[in-house]
Amino acid sequence: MSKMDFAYMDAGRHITAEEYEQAYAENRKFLEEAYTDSERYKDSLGWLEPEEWVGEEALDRIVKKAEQVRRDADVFVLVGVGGSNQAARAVIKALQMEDGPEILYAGNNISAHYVNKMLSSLEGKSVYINVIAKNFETLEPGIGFRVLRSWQEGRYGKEANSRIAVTGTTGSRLHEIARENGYDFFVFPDNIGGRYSVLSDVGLYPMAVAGIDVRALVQGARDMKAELSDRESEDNIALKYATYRKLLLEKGYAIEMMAFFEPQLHYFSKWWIQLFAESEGKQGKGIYPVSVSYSEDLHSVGQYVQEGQPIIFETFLDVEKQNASIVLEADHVDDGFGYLDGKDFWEINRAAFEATIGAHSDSGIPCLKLTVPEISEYYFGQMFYMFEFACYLSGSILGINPFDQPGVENYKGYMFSRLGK
Ligand SMILES: O=P(O)(O)OC[C@H]1O[C@H](O)[C@H](O)[C@@H](O)[C@@H]1O
Repeated sequence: MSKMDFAYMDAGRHITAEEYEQAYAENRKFLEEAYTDSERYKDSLGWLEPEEWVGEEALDRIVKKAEQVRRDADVFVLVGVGGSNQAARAVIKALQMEDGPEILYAGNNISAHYVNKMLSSLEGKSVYINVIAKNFETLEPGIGFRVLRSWQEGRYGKEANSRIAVTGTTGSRLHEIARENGYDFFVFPDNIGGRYSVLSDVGLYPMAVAGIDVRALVQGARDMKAELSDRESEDNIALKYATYRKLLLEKGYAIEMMAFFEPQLHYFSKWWIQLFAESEGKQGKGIYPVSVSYSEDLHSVGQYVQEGQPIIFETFLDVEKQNASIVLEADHVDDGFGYLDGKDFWEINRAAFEATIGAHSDSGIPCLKLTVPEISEYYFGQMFYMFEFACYLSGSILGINPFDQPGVENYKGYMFSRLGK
């Protein structure tokens, strides 16, 4: 049984125990269906069994290639957008390894200013790149790759080829380009959409280059899968989360705010936002996901959360293990903060966490709390799998397909025609 759990914090104010139990019991059928109905979304369920794309052989290849790049690179540029870069960026930014190459991001915007700055920061450094794209029509990574490829060729000539790795679907144009030029090729699974792709070459290769322990991450996901697929369990954490969310939506809480007190979780929350927004936001349905970095945002949107329209519920990420320490020493200046002398920032941040969740639930905001033992590879693996599975269940509960994104395709059509495609 995982040490992660969701708790509902406001003692039946919005959802009574009976209501929850009844909804949970009704939703159990979706759990059954999720692991048995392999036909319904057969082109999108490649992530459901992590072993399909990250068995030992795939992991060995990832780690081996990454070690080679780590030995020689000063900078590694991850070129990709959306589901193709969010998960790797979430973990890399959160765990920030001291050694190894600096990781930069490209192909996730079309800003000339950003691209210029990024290119000039490469001067004089040993540079490797990894472009990741599923359909290779998305404009940002497409043109980002072209610019970086030509920068590499200008700088290294023929040797550039050994500094470029491509992650695309087998048989795609990107695959051909890799073959024609002798780039390393990693597989973007055909049966996994970007936002569900972390447990494949897509998420794991860049993480491994950054020095992340990808085996521990995959183990976390495997253990979470074993737990969630136990259909006898009375307390399935993904179904619990999906059930609370749906009940809150029915009561008018259409916005879910992921709240965290460790800024290192910022990019993880962005991954989570993409997962739920693209999966659920269709047919006029779904919860709108946003995130806040507390305590900073308590001084801005905190006001709205407390007293604005009652349409927001909060999902707090509670990290149990202390990951750093800095003690506030007593000072010769009487600055009015003497009541904090000798306290650790960690302890003060904990107090802020408890106080916020207390204040918010007392003033009637529905609060969920996800407790995570620590911020580590293993628990990122657990969270990735748990949220993906919960999102899949939520799709069934809402009656929408959680694996397509027709709205995004629609805007792309407008953009392509404006640009003369
Ligand atoms: O990997 P790509 O095909 O370039 O896709 C990158 C991203 O772009 C799209 O616009 C989709 O809405 C996302 O779901 C996807 O992750």
